[in-house]
Amino acid sequence: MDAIVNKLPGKEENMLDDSNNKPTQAEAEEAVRTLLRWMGEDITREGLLDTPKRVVKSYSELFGGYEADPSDVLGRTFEEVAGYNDIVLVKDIHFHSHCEHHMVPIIGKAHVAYLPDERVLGLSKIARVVDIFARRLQTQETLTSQVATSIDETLAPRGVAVMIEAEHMCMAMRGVRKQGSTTVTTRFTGEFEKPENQYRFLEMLRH
Ligand SMILES: Nc1nc2c(ncn2[C@@H]2O[C@H](COP(=O)(O)OP(=O)(O)OP(=O)(O)O)[C@@H](O)[C@H]2O)c(=O)[nH]1
Ligand SMILES: [Zn+2]
Repeated sequence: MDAIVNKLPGKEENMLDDSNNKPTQAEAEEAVRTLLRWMGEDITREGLLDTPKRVVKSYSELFGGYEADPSDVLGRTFEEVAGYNDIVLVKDIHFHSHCEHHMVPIIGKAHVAYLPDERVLGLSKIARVVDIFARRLQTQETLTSQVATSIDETLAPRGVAVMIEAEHMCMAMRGVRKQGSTTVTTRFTGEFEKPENQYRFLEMLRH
């Protein structure tokens, strides 16, 4: 087979199927050189020689969420919680993402709660799920929904509540240039669709 073997940086064994048509590391670095030239830079100057390699390496980290599967993370649950069945809230989960329109950072925090149905999640797994989806190109609405849906579908709790507060650098650094504005999104499932549970969630966030 004459297919191009695409290798992910640092993951030599991880070959993707042809339909993904993932560019090679060399092609990605060349694309960075093209952008640098388009910006008016001299790509032969010393300070920029390793920049394409650094950018691609940095993108592998910033967009590492495409390679991660949230259900792997959420699969680890516990039952021994002495009958605890009230809200579990992890708040102020800081994240960095990038908007899919401009590929510019979205910086914010997520608050994630659920009402357990016998099983509970390791707390760090909630933050890991936020990170997996944040490390992809996003809209805030999609990120909010994806976090809620993945917990809902994998853990099958009585309900999930997600609130995200974030600043979009595409609104601060460019375009309309409004610094300091915060966008707030929420997604409620199951018993969190009831106003009294939404109220408790919001109250817990205030304290
Ligand atoms: N709903 C939503 N909009 C977003 C998000 N991130 C960025 N945007 C918006 O996406 C829109 C894209 O609008 P366009 O008119 O296609 O692009 P543009 O000319 O760059 O827009 P301006 O940012 O207004 O300069 C902008 O209004 C952005 O503020 C997000 O997470 N959710
Ligand atoms: Zn944007």
